[in-house]
Amino acid sequence: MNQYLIQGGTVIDPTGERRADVLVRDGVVAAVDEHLGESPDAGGATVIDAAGCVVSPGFVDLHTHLREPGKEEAETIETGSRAAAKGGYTCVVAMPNTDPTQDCVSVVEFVRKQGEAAGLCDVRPSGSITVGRAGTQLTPFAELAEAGVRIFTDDGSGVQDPLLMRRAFEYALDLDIVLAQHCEVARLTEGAVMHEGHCCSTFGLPGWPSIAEELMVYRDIELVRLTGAPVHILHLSTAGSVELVRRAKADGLPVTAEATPHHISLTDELLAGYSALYKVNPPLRTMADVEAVRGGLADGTIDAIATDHAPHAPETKEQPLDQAPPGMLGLETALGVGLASLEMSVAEVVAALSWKPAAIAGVADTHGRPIAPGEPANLTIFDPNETWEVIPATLASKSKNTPFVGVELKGKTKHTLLHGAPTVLDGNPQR
Ligand SMILES: NC(=O)N[C@@H](CC(=O)O)C(=O)O
Ligand SMILES: [Zn+2]
Repeated sequence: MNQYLIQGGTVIDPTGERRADVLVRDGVVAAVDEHLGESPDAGGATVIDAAGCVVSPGFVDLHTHLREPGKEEAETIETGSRAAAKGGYTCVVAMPNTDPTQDCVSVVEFVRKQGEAAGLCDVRPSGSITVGRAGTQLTPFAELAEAGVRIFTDDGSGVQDPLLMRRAFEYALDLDIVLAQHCEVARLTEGAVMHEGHCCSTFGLPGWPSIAEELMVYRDIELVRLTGAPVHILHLSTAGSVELVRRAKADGLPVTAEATPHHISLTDELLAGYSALYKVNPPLRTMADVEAVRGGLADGTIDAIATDHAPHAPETKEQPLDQAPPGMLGLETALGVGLASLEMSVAEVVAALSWKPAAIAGVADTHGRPIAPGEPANLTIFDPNETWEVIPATLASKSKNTPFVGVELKGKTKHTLLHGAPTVLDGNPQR
C-alpha cells in the first residue's frame, strides 16, 4: 500500500485554511486532521515534513509551451513536465503552436500520451482554432472536443479575421469548450520588439502599442456579447485590457482572463540592455500597467496566474532583438514571483494558481479540489516564506531563458504529489 503522511502544514484549499496533517493512500486523500501522526491509521506511512509549509491542491497552468513535437531542442514534454512538477504544478494546458500544429486528433493524442509516459504532470493538450494556426479555416472542434480538448487557441498569434472568430464562437456554443485568444492585432505590431512608449523611443526600438492588444480584447468581448459563447483572454498585459475585462464581467459576460508572472513583476525598462531575454509577447509594459494587472488579480477581474512558459534554446535568445524569438520561462518561478509581487494573501495567490485555472481548463474534477477524504491527491507543498534566487543551470527546463536572474523570489515548492505519488520530494524530481 502506497501511503504518505504530510505532517505539520497549513492546509489551504477552496474551503479555507486550517492546520492539519494529510494522509494520502492509494492515490487519494484518506484523512485530514490534526495530529494524524499519532493515529494508528497512519502507521507505516512515509512522512513528508510540511512544517512551516502550505499544503494546497496542485497548481494548474493554463498556458504552457512544451515545444514537442517540433522544437525538442528547446523543451520536450518530459522536461517541461519536470519543470512543471518542480514549480508545484500537477496539470498544464499544452499550447498548440507545435510543429505539426495541435490542430487534429492525432497530434493532440500524441501530446497527451507523451505526457502520460513522462508521468510527472497531467498534460492537457489545447487545440488550435484554425488549421495550422494559419487563421483561415476552423479546425474540427467537435472531433477535438470528443478527444478531450477543452481550450482552443491559436496562441502565438491571434485570430485576425472577425468573421472567422464569430463563426468559431458560434460553433463553440454547443460544445463544452473555451476559445482562448492571444489578443494582438498583428498589423499594429509588425516589426515590434518591445512596448511602445517612452522607453522604446529612448532605446530607438520599434514599439508594440497597447491598443494592439486592447482592440482585440474589445472585439472579442463584443463577439461574446453577440454569441453568448465564453472567451478566455490569454496573457493580458495592459491597464486598458484590465478595465475592458472588468466591465465585461460587470455586464455578466462569460469572460475570463489570465496574467503572467512577468507582467506582474517586470517592466519595459529592462530592455535598456537590448537583451532578448526580456523580449516577450505581449511585451513587458510600464509600471502603471504592472500595477493595473496586479489590481486586476487582487479584485478578481483577472482569474488566474498563467505562466506562458516559453522555452527557447540559448542560441536563439543570443541573437539580436529583432531576430530572437519572444518568450520566457515561467513554470519553476511562478509561485515565487507571485508571492513576491502581489499584495494578496497566500490563499488568494493559491486560488489564482490552482482552483480558478482548474475551472477554466475544465479539469476541476481532478485538480484544484478540496483536500478532503476521497479526493484525488494532486497536491503541492510549499514554503510561502522562503526567499531564493534563480540559478538557471539548476532549472529542470531544457532551456534557461528566465528573466528572473537577480530577482529575489518568495515562496518555494518543496514537494508535489500527482495521483498520490511524489513527483518532487525536497525539491528533487522523482523521475
Ligand atoms: N509569449 C511569447 O512571447 N511566446 C510564445 C507564444 C505566445 O504565447 O504568444 C512562444 O511560443 O514562444
Ligand atoms: Zn500568446
